[in-house]
Amino acid sequence: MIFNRHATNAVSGALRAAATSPRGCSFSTTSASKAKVAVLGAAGGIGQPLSLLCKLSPEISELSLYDIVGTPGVAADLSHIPTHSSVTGSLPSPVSFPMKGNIGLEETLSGADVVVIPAGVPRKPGMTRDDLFNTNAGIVKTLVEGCAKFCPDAMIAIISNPVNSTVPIAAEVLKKAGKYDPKKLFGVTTLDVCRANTFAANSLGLDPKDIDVTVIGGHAGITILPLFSRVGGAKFSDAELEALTVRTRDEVVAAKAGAGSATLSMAYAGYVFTENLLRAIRGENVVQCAFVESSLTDASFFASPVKIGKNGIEEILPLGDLSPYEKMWFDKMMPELKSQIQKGVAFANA
Ligand SMILES: NC(=O)C1=CN([C@@H]2O[C@H](COP(=O)(O)OP(=O)(O)OC[C@H]3O[C@@H](n4cnc5c(N)ncnc54)[C@H](O)[C@@H]3O)[C@@H](O)[C@H]2O)C=CC1
Ligand SMILES: O=C([O-])CC(=O)C(=O)O
Repeated sequence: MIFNRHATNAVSGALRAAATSPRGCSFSTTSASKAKVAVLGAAGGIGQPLSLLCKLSPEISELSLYDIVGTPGVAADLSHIPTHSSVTGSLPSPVSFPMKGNIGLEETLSGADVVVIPAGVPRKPGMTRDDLFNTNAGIVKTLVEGCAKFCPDAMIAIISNPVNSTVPIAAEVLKKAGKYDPKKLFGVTTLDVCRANTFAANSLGLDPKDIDVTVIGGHAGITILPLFSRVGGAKFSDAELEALTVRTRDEVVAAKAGAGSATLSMAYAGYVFTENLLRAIRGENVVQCAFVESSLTDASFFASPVKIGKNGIEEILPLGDLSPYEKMWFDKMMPELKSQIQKGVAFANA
């Protein structure tokens, strides 16, 4: 069974749990699963709300938070929420929550089923995602070295930008350590799908849950290519199509005017992605878009719908036909995407 295609429309477990909360302050834990999720960069703008959603999730029994600042406090705070999962917060220095000596990156990662990485700096207006490379490349490299050492079998979901380069960096780091499994490494592009669904639904006067837009390519500027031509029954004018496509690529950084980039919607998208990975690990077949090693095009990594099972990616689904408008953007995007991938590979091997 194909579960939950692209899967951003479904009410996720955490939100379902909240919606079905009994009176008082406890969420229902009847369907509680046993899984450990580690969030690296957990004290940040994305990390905190993402960790909150994870704490609410019936899919997660152990939540381990890591950052260079703040995680003992974030973990203490979350630990007061009466759901079934335990929470730990760790720093590189010897302070942690619970206060019994720093558990460090090793214990944060040991036994993790899924590692989600939103560590790194966000954009300010006028910057491209690629402008974050110099700072974030090294952060992702170090954290993925930790994954290779302490949780080589975990699924790794990378949020840190520029995703088009940080995912190839992660792949090279894992290869060097002899731990690379391309089926288990993902760049998170779910926010692009969330946006495309929301904007298309608004434009058509529909409920976003009834829309399911495939977004392909990568996660930066013109490499983000939503396939609005596949929205059943929709006839967008050329101007509408252009406006929807451009809006899906970039809006929040300018609106936040220097205070960072998307955090709350990204936490939602990151949580949906994580929950789908956990469902896949539990044995459900999940299809969702992700930026993964791929042979669909001549770029070595590409975002497209992938079918995920217990052991990671089972199938990268065929792209199908593109409309002339989409083909135009596809051709424009490919050199940029390939060069951003190559930049990541070169960095990791320098
Ligand atoms: N893939 C996507 O769709 C999206 C990606 N992003 C990216 O996510 C990243 C994080 O964004 P925000 O949470 O807004 O930034 P933020 O600055 O609020 O939080 C980042 C966190 O990472 C931590 N950090 C830095 N170095 C670290 C290290 N070596 N180990 C562990 N933690 C470390 C910081 O202390 C901070 O708490 C940015 O690169 C941003 O561009 C943002 C939105 C969407
Ligand atoms: O725009 C940014 O820099 C953050 C991001 O990747 C997004 O919101 O899609």
